[in-house]
Amino acid sequence: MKNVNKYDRGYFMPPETSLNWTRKEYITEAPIWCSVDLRDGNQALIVPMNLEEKLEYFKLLVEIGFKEIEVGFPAASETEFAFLRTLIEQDLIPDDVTIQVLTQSREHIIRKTFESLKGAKKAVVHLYNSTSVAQREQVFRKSKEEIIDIAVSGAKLLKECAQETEGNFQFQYSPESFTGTEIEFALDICNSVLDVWQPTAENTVIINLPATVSMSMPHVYASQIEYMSEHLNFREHVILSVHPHNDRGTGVADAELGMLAGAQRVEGTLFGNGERTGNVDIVTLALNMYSHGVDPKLNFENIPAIASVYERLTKMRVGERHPYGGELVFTAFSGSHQDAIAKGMKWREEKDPQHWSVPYLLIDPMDIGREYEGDIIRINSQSGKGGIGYVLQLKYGLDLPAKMRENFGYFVKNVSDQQQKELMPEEIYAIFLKEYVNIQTPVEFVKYRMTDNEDFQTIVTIRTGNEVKEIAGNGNGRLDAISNALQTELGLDYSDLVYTEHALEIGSKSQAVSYIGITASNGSVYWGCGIDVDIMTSSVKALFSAVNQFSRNTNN
Ligand SMILES: CC(=O)SCCNC(=O)CCNC(=O)[C@H](O)C(C)(C)COP(=O)(O)OP(=O)(O)OC[C@H]1O[C@@H](n2cnc3c(N)ncnc32)[C@H](O)[C@@H]1OP(=O)(O)O
Ligand SMILES: CC(C)C(=O)C(=O)O
Repeated sequence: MKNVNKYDRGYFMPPETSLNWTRKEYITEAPIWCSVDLRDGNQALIVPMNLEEKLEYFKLLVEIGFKEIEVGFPAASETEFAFLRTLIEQDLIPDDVTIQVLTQSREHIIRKTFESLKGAKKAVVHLYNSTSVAQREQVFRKSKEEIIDIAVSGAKLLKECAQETEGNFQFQYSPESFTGTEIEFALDICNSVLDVWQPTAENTVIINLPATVSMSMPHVYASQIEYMSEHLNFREHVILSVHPHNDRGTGVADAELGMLAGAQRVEGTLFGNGERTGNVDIVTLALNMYSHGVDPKLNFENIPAIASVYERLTKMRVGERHPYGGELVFTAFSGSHQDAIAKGMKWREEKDPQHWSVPYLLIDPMDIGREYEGDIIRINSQSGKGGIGYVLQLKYGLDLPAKMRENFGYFVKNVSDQQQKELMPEEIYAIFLKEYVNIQTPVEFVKYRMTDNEDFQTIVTIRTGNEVKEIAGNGNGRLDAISNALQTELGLDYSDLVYTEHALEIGSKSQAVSYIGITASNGSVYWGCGIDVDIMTSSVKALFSAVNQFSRNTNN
């Protein structure tokens, strides 16, 4: 990269902190979640949501369980203003939900914001101004003192407007572009605002420290949060909040380490929609917590339904690899992963159904509305016998013997490889039926009967082409006798009859399924499967299937 010298690290490491966060292992309780989908998310859409869409999205957020929702920037547009008015006038805000509105620190915008809040029982009014070196120098062209003035005058006006407006208002301040701000200056400006607002136990204030643009590695952000947490005035009456963006792809890590470092509140969006690379994804944060056995206090039990509403309203897509929500995030195509998952699922069912430790799957997909069938194991040319057998078992109830799975695995792999495509369960089943089940050529099984004759216990009726005839055999059991009759008739030589069977529930009818493997004198193994309502008939059909496979192979 020839232009590397263009870039400096534009963040500021705090002088010293306790680094207590480095000794914490995981987040032990859910933070206060604040959804900013309808503000930061909405302002980043190609076409921001209309009134009806915002109302539907708001309903979704309430259903998920958000108790704080930033509903917009009411001074920004008619739609934003009308949305807030609709929420208030139509009494659509549940009592346990607090709405939040954003305002710049400019008089006419603050006044318009309070106008939009008339009649609201309670709300968080969120004031911001930008504080970074770049913004001070390039955008505002103001000194540090002048930037503090902007914040303080806004803070005073908020206090004044709140006194003039009926309702219960909590204040929030964000030093926008915090991550590019000298940490002592960020502290200074936040403390100046706090001095105006004088938070108390009854009137707490939210200080929100945004990674407006994420500039550093997450441990630097965590140290900045810890520094602020340890030095802010009125700390016990301040709710410390983080608002990470995802420019470096570390939004989730920033939020998680930020929480370890003292943040009690997180602002973010569903699936990480938001400016540029997005805001931090609250779905991922919450379910990461869930994967550690901590209740995130948000209901993501039906992620597919949430994703579908999200995609329709925002016109954004949840990518296939998006944690938890993506179409492929619980899917294994590769053989060894599939094998481990299939074994892990079986182990869990038999040994520890209460807990989840299935290899390769961080959480149980069923917990968030995903399905085992079609979600966990999908088949292509990278797949193996374990996964292919799992699909047959899960979808069609067929529990193939291990060696037969292996044999079938090669068939399926080859089909997928040659056709260069994923195979759906019905296609896999069709291959299984074609290759193994009730194979009737060259020799068709018609019926059998047992006799009292000492020389042959069994007489089998077979059809070859148009010819129907009876053949007789003896053996140490019925199946063995039929097998011997067939060997003689067809001039085949095989040994090692491997046999298993199980019941098969298909629809309301219960059938028996049998699997038989025979080993030819050259070591080749041929497999057959028989399905019939009668268990003995199913095993005879399985035998005919295997023998026919052998016979076809010998004659080719
Ligand atoms: C990081 C974030 O996401 S912050 C939220 C950003 N979201 C949005 O901007 C979406 C909604 N915004 C809007 O609709 C418009 O920007 C409005 C209605 C708020 C304001 O519109 P306008 O006044 O026409 O334009 P604009 O936002 O460009 O104003 C820029 C002026 O505001 C000043 N300004 C910008 N932010 C702030 C702030 N937080 N506090 C005080 N002044 C500010 C700028 O310095 C500039 O001043 P200048 O006129 O002296 O040059
Ligand atoms: C207004 C602030 C919190 C913001 O959206 C940001 O800095 O990203």
